[in-house]
Amino acid sequence: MTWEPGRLDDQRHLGDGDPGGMLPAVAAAAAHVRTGYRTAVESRVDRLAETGRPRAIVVAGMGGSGIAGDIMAAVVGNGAPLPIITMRSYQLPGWVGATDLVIAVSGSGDTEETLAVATQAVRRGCTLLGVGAPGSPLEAIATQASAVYVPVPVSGQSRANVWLLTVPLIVAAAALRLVPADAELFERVATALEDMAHRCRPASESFVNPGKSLALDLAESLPVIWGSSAAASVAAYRLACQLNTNAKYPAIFGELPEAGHDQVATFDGPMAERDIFADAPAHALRLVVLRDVEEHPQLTRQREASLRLARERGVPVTELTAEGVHPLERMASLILLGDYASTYLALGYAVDPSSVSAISELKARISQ
Ligand SMILES: O=P(O)(O)OC[C@H]1O[C@@H](O)[C@@H](O)[C@@H](O)[C@@H]1O
Repeated sequence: MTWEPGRLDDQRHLGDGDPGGMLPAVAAAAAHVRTGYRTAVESRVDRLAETGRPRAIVVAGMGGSGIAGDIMAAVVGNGAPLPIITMRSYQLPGWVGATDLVIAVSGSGDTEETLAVATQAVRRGCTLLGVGAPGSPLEAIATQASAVYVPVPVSGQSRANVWLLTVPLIVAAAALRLVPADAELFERVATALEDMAHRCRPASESFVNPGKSLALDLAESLPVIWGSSAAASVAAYRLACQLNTNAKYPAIFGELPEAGHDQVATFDGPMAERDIFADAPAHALRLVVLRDVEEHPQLTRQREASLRLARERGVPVTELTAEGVHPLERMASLILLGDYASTYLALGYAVDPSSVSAISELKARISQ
C-alpha cells in the first residue's frame, strides 16, 4: 500500500478504486439531511414532548451510529438543562430509569450492543426512541414497546449515512425545546453540505479541492487530531474514526483543553522527530486542529500556543475552521470535509474505503 498522490486526480482510479461507492455516498450528505428531517417529522418524533422533558437523555449506538449522540449533545451545547450522554457498550448505567429518554441508533438496526441497551431501556420503563433501518430487529423492539421509531433509508455502511441517523435526534431535541431547529435550519445545513460536496467533488483537482488537500496533508504521517470546542471536537473524533474505517489509517483524537495537559508532550517525543525514522518518515506526527468560531477565550489561547509549540519543534500542522452560524452547520461542514479527506486518503493508498474486513472478522469471531 504505497501513497501515490497522482491517484487523487486520476478519475478512472477514483471510480474503479471505490467499488463500494463511498465517494457518491459521501456526496449524498445534503440529501440525507433532507430525508432524515422528513422521515423524523413523518414518524411523529414530536410525540416525545407529550410526556414532558426527561430527566436525562442516553443515546446508545456504536461506530457510525453512535456519533449521532455526540453531535446531538454538541448541538444542544453546554447550556443543556439535562445531561445528554452517548453510550457505546452493552449495559445502561444503574442510574437510568423511567424518567429518562433512551435513544437507540443503529444503521443496520441489528447491532448487538445497541439492541441490548434498547431492551434494557424498555424493561426499566424508560421512554425509547429508535432510529435505524426499516424492518430491523431494533424496529421490532420499538414497535413492541409502542415507542417512536424513525425508519431511515440507510444504504451501505452506517458511517456513510451519518446525517440520516443524526437529524432525527436533532428534531427530537427541538421537540423537547433543547435547541431551536426547524425546517429552515435543516435546509441551510443541506445547502452548506452541497457547497462543500461541490468543492470536494472528484473532478476538482487537488490544488483547489479541500478534501484532497487535507488527504495530502495527512498522508505519510501519524495524525493527532484535536478539537478546540465541543462541536469541533465531535468533528475531530469523527475524522479520526473515518481515517480508521475508510483509510484503515491510525489517528489519535484529542480535545482541548485536556490535550494540552497530556498529548502536547508528544511534540517532544520520538514520533515528532522526523529524522529518527529516516527510512520511514511515515511515522512522524502531524497535528491537525479543528477550530470553531465559538471558542472559550482560554481555549483560543491554548490552541494558538499549542500550534506555535508544534511548529517550533518542526511538527507539521494543519488548521481547519468550521463554517456557519448554527453549531449543526459548523459541525456538518467540518465532518463532510473529513469524510472526503478520509476517502481520498484511502484512494491515494489504493485502499477500498468501503470494506472493513477486520471489523467483520472480529464480529464473526465473537458471535461463534
Ligand atoms: O451502525 P450499526 O449498524 O448499528 O453498526 C454499528 C457499527 O458497527 C461497526 O462494526 C461498523 O460496521 C460501524 O460502521 C457501524 O456503525
